[in-house]
Amino acid sequence: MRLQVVDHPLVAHKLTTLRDKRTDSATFRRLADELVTLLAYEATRDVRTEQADIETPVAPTTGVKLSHPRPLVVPILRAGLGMLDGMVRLLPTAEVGFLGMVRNEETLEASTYATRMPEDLSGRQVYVVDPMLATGGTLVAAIQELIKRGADDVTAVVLLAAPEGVEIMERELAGTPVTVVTAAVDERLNEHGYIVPGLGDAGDRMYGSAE
Ligand SMILES: O=P(O)(O)OC[C@H]1O[C@H](OP(=O)(O)OP(=O)(O)O)[C@H](O)[C@@H]1O
Ligand SMILES: O=c1cc[nH]c(=O)[nH]1
Ligand SMILES: [Mg+2]
Repeated sequence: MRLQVVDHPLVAHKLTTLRDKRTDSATFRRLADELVTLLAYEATRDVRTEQADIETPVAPTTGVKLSHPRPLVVPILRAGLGMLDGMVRLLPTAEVGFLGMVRNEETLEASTYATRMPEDLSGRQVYVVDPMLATGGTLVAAIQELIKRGADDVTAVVLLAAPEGVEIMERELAGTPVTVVTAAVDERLNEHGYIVPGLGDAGDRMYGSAE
């Protein structure tokens, strides 16, 4: 597994406002959208392209376009939905699959409540989006499912990661073609499995408490 922390002043600035507990839901959603666009720029550096012959108004020339098969973007519901638009804005040809997953707040175990993705992902580049990599349980299970379906290149785009989650990913996904792109790796997890300093519950901050 490869880890890439995007070190950029615009990313750091937006992340600081996102973390701030006074930031309201509408602003939080806008910042998450802006941040994923900046992270996606780095995350798609190896997106597959093919040669494209075109004519400008002046002369014929050769450029590139995104290859087939199309990349797949998979937001992990709920909070990952807030990163979907920003991702597909940069990858306009992408197909979108959905994974609904929730972490049990007592046991911290992730479970899947909805899956809508192609059965066969062989030869596909897949971009999973979820704002938080905490214990890593959610992302490891999501990526194992993608690899089981044949995905041969998976990039997870997260806003924040905990060192504990990164370590689990490295252990559980050793030897797999996985990259994690994040705006920051924070200090640690607290006793409730929340990232410190983090930003709280990303899903609740975007959409309100689901209770
Ligand atoms: O790394 P982990 O310890 O597994 O935790 C991370 C997961 O927790 C959050 O989702 P949550 O379960 O709160 O669901 P939600 O998006 O519906 O709020 C977050 O969006 C991740 O999916
Ligand atoms: O800090 C955390 C950890 C898991 N899920 C969140 O939304 N926030
Ligand atoms: Mg949540």
